[in-house]
Amino acid sequence: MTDDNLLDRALVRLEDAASHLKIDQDVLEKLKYPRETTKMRLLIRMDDGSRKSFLAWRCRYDDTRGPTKGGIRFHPDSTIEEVETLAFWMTFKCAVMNLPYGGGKGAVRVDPRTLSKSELERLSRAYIQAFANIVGPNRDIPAPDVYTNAMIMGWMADEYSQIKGEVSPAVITGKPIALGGSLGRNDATARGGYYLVRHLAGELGLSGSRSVAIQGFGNAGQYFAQLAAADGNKVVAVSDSNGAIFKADGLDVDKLIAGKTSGKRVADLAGELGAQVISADALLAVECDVLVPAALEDMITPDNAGTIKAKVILELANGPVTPDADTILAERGIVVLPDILANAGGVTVSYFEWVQNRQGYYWDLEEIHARLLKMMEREGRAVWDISRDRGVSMRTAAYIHALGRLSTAIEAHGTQPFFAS
Ligand SMILES: NC(=O)C1=CN([C@@H]2O[C@H](COP(=O)(O)OP(=O)(O)OC[C@H]3O[C@@H](n4cnc5c(N)ncnc54)[C@H](O)[C@@H]3O)[C@@H](O)[C@H]2O)C=CC1
Ligand SMILES: O=C(O)CCC(=O)C(=O)O
Repeated sequence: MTDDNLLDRALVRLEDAASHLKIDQDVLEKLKYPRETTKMRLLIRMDDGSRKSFLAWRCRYDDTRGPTKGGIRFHPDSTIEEVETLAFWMTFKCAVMNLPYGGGKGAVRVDPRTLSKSELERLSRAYIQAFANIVGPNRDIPAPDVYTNAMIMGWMADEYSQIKGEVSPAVITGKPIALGGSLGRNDATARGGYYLVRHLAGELGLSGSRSVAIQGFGNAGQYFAQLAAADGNKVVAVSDSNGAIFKADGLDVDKLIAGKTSGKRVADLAGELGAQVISADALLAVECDVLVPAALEDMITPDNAGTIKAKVILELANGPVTPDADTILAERGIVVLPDILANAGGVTVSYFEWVQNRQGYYWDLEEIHARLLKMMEREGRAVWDISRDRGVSMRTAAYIHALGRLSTAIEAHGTQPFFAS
């Protein structure tokens, strides 16, 4: 995930999509570079009285279609390249789903697992103090990502409201329900991906009950396991950053989640679940119908793409498959449901949260699920149709779909566009 060429490699997908459309060069020129990336140093007081500083960024990649939107990641390996690439993907993800947003992303280079709860709160509040003039309900709206969660979003929204002197819940999504969060945001990333696979199951050759392997067992991975198991599918393998386990006749997902919630690692649970500990590479190569990368970027590369046995890869993570690996998978007939569509359930329910915060009226869970289902099926079907009609991969089709919308919006702004300064 520290590869300096991550954004260059992401841009390969833009160029590929552009080659299928009549796109003005001005449009590509605008989308090739991030609009602004701000770097700050956050200095916080540690519990022992010392001070420690952490690098932090917020990138607003493109705001043509609306305020920039995207999560904040706390990770020890975060880099500016990663943040800008994630913000590029957000720009296309919001366009695929036709959300009225541009793309943004943020990060702090920190391992939050080494901080106490009060240190984590000070760091989260320091992030908003530093970026208070960058974020805003009509400007740039953060949300959770890797190693951040509703509690952190709650502290951040609270800090922003204190700075502005008014309650501003719409500045951040993925908040606790008590602070204006939306029902259904917790499992939205997984649920959106699940709705997509279920909707296209016939076309993907996935009939009846399916077997699933999941890389990464956090927000996206755990909820996906739960949804898949509840529908009668077998979760045969899962991993976290410390190891992987496998059980051919299916893992007990409830026990797995209870064990993880109690602080254990996936591999620690092998014994009580009757599972076998396997290597990270072996997880990718297990016999299954659907492989779900739900961890980090660049996990499926030319080194391991040839070993994958799944029929379908559902990218709940952002950027888990490199462009070279994509080529190998396509040659092997493995369909990749791309991140900018497959994991868009999270930002879609974030959009619902923002709408509810602004209207001051909150929907019930059935309403959230119905709206998410409709949008995943509508945009998933549109991408499928482009893929079939043009004979391109689902990834290229998703980029074509998004680029069409971005291009129309860029042109609609005219020659002297208003872009918030
Ligand atoms: N949380 C959200 O709403 C959304 C998340 N995503 C993406 O989904 C992915 C996962 O995010 P979350 O579930 O939110 O993060 P999380 O912090 O809740 O969980 C991350 C999981 O990945 C595991 N992990 C880290 N390195 C690993 C490795 N090398 N091998 C296997 N597992 C590893 C961690 O142990 C943890 O279980 C990221 O790519 C994120 O950008 C995408 C859309 C929305
Ligand atoms: O919920 C959001 O606004 C953004 C989630 C996110 O960071 C992502 O989709 O990668």
